[in-house]
Amino acid sequence: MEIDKAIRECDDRRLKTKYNNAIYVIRRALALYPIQEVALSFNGGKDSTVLLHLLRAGCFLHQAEEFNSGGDAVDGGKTFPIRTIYFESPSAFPEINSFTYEAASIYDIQMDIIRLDFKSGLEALLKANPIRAIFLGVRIGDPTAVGQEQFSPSSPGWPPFMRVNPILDWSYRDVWAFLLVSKVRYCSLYDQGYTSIGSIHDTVPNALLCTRNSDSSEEKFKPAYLLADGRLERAGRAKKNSSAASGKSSSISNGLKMDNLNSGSMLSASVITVGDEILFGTVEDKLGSVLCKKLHSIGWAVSRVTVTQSDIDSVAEEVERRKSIDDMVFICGGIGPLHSDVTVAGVAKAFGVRMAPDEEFEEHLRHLIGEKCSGDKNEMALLPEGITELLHHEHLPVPLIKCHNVIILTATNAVELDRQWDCLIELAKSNGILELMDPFASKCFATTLSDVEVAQPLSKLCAQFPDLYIGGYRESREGPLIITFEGKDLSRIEAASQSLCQKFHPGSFSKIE
Ligand SMILES: Cc1cc2nc3c(=O)[nH]c(=O)nc-3n(C[C@H](O)[C@H](O)[C@H](O)COP(=O)(O)O)c2cc1C
Ligand SMILES: Nc1ncnc2c1ncn2[C@@H]1O[C@H](COP(=O)(O)OP(=O)(O)OP(=O)(O)O)[C@@H](O)[C@H]1O
Ligand SMILES: [Mg+2]
Repeated sequence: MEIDKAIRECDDRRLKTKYNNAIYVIRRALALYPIQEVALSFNGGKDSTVLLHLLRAGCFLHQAEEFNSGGDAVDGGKTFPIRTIYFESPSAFPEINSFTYEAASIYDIQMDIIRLDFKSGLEALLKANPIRAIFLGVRIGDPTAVGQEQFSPSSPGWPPFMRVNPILDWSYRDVWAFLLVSKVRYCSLYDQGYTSIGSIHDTVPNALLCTRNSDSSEEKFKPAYLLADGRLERAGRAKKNSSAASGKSSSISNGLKMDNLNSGSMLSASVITVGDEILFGTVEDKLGSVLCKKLHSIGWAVSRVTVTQSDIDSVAEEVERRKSIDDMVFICGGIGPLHSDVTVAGVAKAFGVRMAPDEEFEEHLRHLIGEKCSGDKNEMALLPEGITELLHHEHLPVPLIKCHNVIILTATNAVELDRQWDCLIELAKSNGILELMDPFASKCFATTLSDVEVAQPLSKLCAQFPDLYIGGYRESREGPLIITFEGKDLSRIEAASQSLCQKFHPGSFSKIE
């Protein structure tokens, strides 16, 4: 088998180790799942090209072993025995498309072309075929690799299958060492300066490979394998939906009330707490309500408080949604070195960036925990790459973490939250990381009138005063009904409350101080 031979005969020890590990993962998968229950997800990119050839070698070795132990005959590795899927998209580069088809023809690959989005395509695939495991060319530096291992079940909300990532631990350099040593074909775009390929809308050649002749203004690009620092392989990728990545998108609003209030000087925040123990009912979430009170005290509107499960995808999904709706997102719980401490990784996934060691943060952790914390080993020193701002304050043993408009609070109880909040407010005053708004004014009334009597006049009042929050609640079915008015303009609150009182007999409402 030419791939296996080329790697074994080369003198790159690191590549041999990576190769052997990847082949081990592939052979484990082939031992766990019958060959008709696995698939390869192939898209003509460099990582999936590496994976294709590793699988060709892995299948050959697997089948040879089966043959030696009395199994079916080996066909010499000519036909590729694994069902292969390609999600073809109109926004793929033509070079990627033609290379994918060319590879299918050269290596005799039975390729299913899927023209649906990933989720629906996989649902249809799994319905029609007994697929239980899918090989992917995901590597640790990819944003989508956050939280994945060599064998990772698909995320909640995705059709159920095992994701098998044999080259998860391969670096950019390893990928190119493999492609060059094994002398296989790869997509021509990589010889034109493309180092990682997405769609035609978000990918350009990597500027770090640009060369310009002194006598001409023509731009030329060196081939991808000459990129010196593999960490910059995605430098040719545009930032994914940049408004969302950098904070709230301007067109999305959180319902009518928030729209009206936002037209004035209102900023909205959401609060996310992370913890299975809260969802089991074992522990009560106090931080969420304390944060609501604190945000209200600085004039912010809280649009949502959620509790999510302790898994990366649940956190990522919630953060991704809220960061583009609200001006600021506060997240607490799930921070530390335990397996359930997934908050920071979830934030990284929500922004589509990888986790990378942060030297400055590591230094703080070392002070706090001592030498037990080494940058290599301690996952706590990994932070979302390129988007993390550390918020320092003399009263904080470790800085708070801010990723664009998401602030990660490490408090585990109300007292700690008080301390962190006070530091945050001081920082807000000195460097404006958080805007301090005019506080809310409010008025509260109690009445013994029934809900039915009050309902209609109250909803008319809401229409008349769209700039106010007018609410009603009871503490018990028998007790009084409480009506609340909240807003930024006291005179409007006065006007609204007077208007309500005038609609009923005098004395129907008593003010609560
Ligand atoms: C076969 C396959 C399986 C996938 N499984 C998952 C999954 O379980 N969870 C998930 O969040 N994304 C899954 N994805 C989506 C990828 O994580 C990622 O969004 C996709 O490769 C597109 O990357 P891009 O947005 O950089 O183009 C899957 C994609 C493919 C092709
Ligand atoms: N359109 C697609 N069809 C099938 N599989 C895909 C598709 N897009 C991504 N994948 C799977 O996800 C993996 C990771 O994609 P990614 O874009 O990071 O790598 P790549 O395309 O192989 O290489 P590059 O980083 O150079 O673009 C691929 O190797 C492949 O297994
Ligand atoms: Mg790609």
